[in-house]
Amino acid sequence: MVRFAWRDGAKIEDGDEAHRRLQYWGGQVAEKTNVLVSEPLPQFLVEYPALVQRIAATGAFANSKHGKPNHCLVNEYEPGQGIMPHNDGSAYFPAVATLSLGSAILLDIFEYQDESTPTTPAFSILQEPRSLLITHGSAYQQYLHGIAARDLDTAEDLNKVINRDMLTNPELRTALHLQRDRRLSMTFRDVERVAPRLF
Ligand SMILES: O=C(O)CCC(=O)C(=O)O
Ligand SMILES: [Fe+2]
Repeated sequence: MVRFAWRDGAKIEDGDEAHRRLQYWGGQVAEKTNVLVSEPLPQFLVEYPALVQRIAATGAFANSKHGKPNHCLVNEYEPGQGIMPHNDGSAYFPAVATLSLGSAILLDIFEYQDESTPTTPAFSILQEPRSLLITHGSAYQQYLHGIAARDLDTAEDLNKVINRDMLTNPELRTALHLQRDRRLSMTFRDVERVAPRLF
């Protein structure tokens, strides 16, 4: 059995005090050069249940350099933890496939503002457990995304959800509030520039 160490969540920006824990598989993206110092993906991502191939089969990465994700970042959110509004930067092909596990959570989508970090989402996506969210094209490039650092989403927060009709859990479809629990997200991306690990 292979064990993976949790790492402290990197700050996306000053003020992002979330201290999420994270793991990454497939290697580490060098901060300055955006090059992936690659490591083989673990078996369970490529053999069974072969998440990488199944995500590739959606077509989301058909035009990316490798035609499929070569990197997976896992974020852990305890109730009260979130991630500041951000974009995912230029290291990646502009598509991300996010598998949600554990608690349901709201991904808030923001329009860009000059300078300041936006606080009011344009809309939100309710990510239910075991769902796959694919963000690409203009949704990836022209908006910021974030998760509010709170342990309860109110009716007002839920009013901004645009995908209630798509949810499979009827309770979530009609929920008036959302009490958060621990959540894990697995975010799959294709890092276009790759260097093999030398040692
Ligand atoms: O946990 C999520 O759904 C979002 C994670 C995210 O935005 C990121 O890792 O860049
Ligand atoms: Fe992100």
